[in-house]
Amino acid sequence: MKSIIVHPPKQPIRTEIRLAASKSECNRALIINALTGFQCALSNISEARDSQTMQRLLQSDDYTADVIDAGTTMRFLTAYFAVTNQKKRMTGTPRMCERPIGILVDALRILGADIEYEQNEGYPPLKLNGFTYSGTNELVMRGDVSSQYISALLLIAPELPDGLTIRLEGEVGSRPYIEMTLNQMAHFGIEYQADWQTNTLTIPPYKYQPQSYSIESDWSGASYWYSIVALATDAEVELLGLKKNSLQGDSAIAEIMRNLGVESVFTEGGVLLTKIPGAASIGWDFTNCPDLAQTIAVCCGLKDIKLSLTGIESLKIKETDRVLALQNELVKLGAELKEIEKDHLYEVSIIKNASLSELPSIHTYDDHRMAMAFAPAGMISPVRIEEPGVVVKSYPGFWKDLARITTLEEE
Ligand SMILES: O=C(O)C1=C[C@@H](OP(=O)(O)O)[C@@H](O)[C@H](O)C1
Ligand SMILES: C=C(OP(=O)(O)O)C(=O)O
Repeated sequence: MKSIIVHPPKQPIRTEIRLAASKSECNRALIINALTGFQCALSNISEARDSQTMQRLLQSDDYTADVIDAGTTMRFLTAYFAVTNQKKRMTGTPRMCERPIGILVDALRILGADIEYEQNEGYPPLKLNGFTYSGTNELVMRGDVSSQYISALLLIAPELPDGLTIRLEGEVGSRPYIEMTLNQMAHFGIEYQADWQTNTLTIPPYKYQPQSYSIESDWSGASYWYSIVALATDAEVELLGLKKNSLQGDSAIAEIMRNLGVESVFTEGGVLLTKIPGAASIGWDFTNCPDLAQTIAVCCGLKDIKLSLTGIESLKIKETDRVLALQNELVKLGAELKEIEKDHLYEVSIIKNASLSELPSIHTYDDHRMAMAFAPAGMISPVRIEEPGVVVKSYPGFWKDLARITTLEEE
């Protein structure tokens, strides 16, 4: 399928959506399960391609592990294969080979991993040639590039003979993802220490205890439904499978969306979204929830809510340069994302007297979140989303779920 046109709904939206499981929680649980010798009973395993790829590669004896475009799969498996002394070649899509991994490789080398870069220093493809413990159990590393390097090391830390203490330098980004890692490790018996005053994390040597674990639905995926409710004229949606006390930092969507006109009420099965009046402008720091930035930028642009964004530097090294992608595509909807202070403060606002196409066509840059963040624009007027298949990375059932509330035209 080349593209999908999302048409505005003809009726008020009243629906229940059983959200897909979180790929982030799932990929952590899959690594821990592997470290117990596959003895845990995991339920609600994510259908996201990132998690399916993780599962397949953990079971495979092939030398080459191709993670496709899955960041966590690349980073977590690199640490897992290195420390469990498995000789592997790690690779992925051309974009994956442009996403930095040097900070993680440097840390693993200090611990005793023999790792070679096949092409460019600091980037996949990598060759993992084995592991001889160096005797070091303390690391100092940057915490301001990607939390995935830190989660990758934490997950394997109990396997090291002396455990591991990591001190993070710089402003720690995506901290809720690090806390998600630690919380999941605690579920399997690890008694960690996290001192967020000094950004020091300590993991004792320990054998993960096999346990059952049920993966929560995905709050990042929920954000697109919040945006749908914010933009539709009449909508009430219950999202099933979400918890109030979630491990996922993207549950911040409930708080952000109150400003954009969506109220969240927790129910027995999940959360009920209803419409309320929104604010005229908001400011948000996305350091802790970078994956929500695209959803909020598009929604504010369409609702004429002036948005100030900080903490979006890491968007440049994700599935695509998401800052650039947003800049290119928001103009098609009559809004713009401007850099106000270099690499720090950005603003989304509407372009006055913009001449718009009747059917804007949104390019998705091999990025699932570009497709899903722009699809809610169809609640107002038709929008074409190019390469809609990109959603498989995190939310394969997205279009099927969307078809329950409105007309989708495949091209
Ligand atoms: O650990 C995780 O599951 C993730 C961490 C975040 O990445 P960064 O730490 O690189 O921001 C997030 O953007 C990604 O989608 C998933
Ligand atoms: C950044 C993302 O994923 P990853 O880094 O795991 O590829 C994402 O899902 O938005």
